[in-house]
Amino acid sequence: MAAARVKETLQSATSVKEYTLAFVLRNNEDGAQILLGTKKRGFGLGKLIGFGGKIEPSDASVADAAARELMEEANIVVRGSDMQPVGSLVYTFENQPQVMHMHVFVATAFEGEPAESDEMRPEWFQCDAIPYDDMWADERFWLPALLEGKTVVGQFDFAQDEVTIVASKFDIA
Ligand SMILES: COc1nc(N)nc2c1ncn2[C@H]1C[C@H](O)[C@@H](COP(=O)(O)OP(=O)(O)OP(=O)(O)O)O1
Repeated sequence: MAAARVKETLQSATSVKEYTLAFVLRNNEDGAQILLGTKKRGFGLGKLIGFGGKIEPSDASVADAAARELMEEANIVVRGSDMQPVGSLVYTFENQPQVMHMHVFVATAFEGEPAESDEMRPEWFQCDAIPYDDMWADERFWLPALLEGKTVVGQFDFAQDEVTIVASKFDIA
């Protein structure tokens, strides 16, 4: 089971960094849409991604950390209580001791109009036309399931190029 692999990786890693990743969904006259952002700086520059980042010691909870990142990166308000936990994913990178542990959320209730920040340029996409080629390589394997209301637990091991997935193990439920 993927959960066992995740547990083993987290327990044996010399360093684990905790992250959030949140996807905001809406329904309008065009159908189901997802909010993604183009990363304007740093890790993942130029990629289309969900919204998130490192969990800070000042965050009251992981869900609050996800809500804070949505405010900072997309200028929208989502209450921590409206953050639905939908996944736990671990990422390793060849020749790097640090492991990323990502807590994945979906939110359907939000306030405000998404607006560009220093870090991200938000944009709505049709859920049936997500440009996976512009996203992290792992997302095509599990995001469609999340959009169907499922959850994901797993691990993706990336090569040094941060593009090639050399191994993966994940369960969708
Ligand atoms: C490595 O593969 C990844 N796959 C996916 N699906 N998403 C990823 C991957 N690597 C990073 N992300 C997402 C997860 C987070 O939401 C962001 C984190 O990126 P970022 O580098 O922006 O985080 P920080 O800038 O360190 O965090 P702060 O915003 O707190 O400064 O990308």
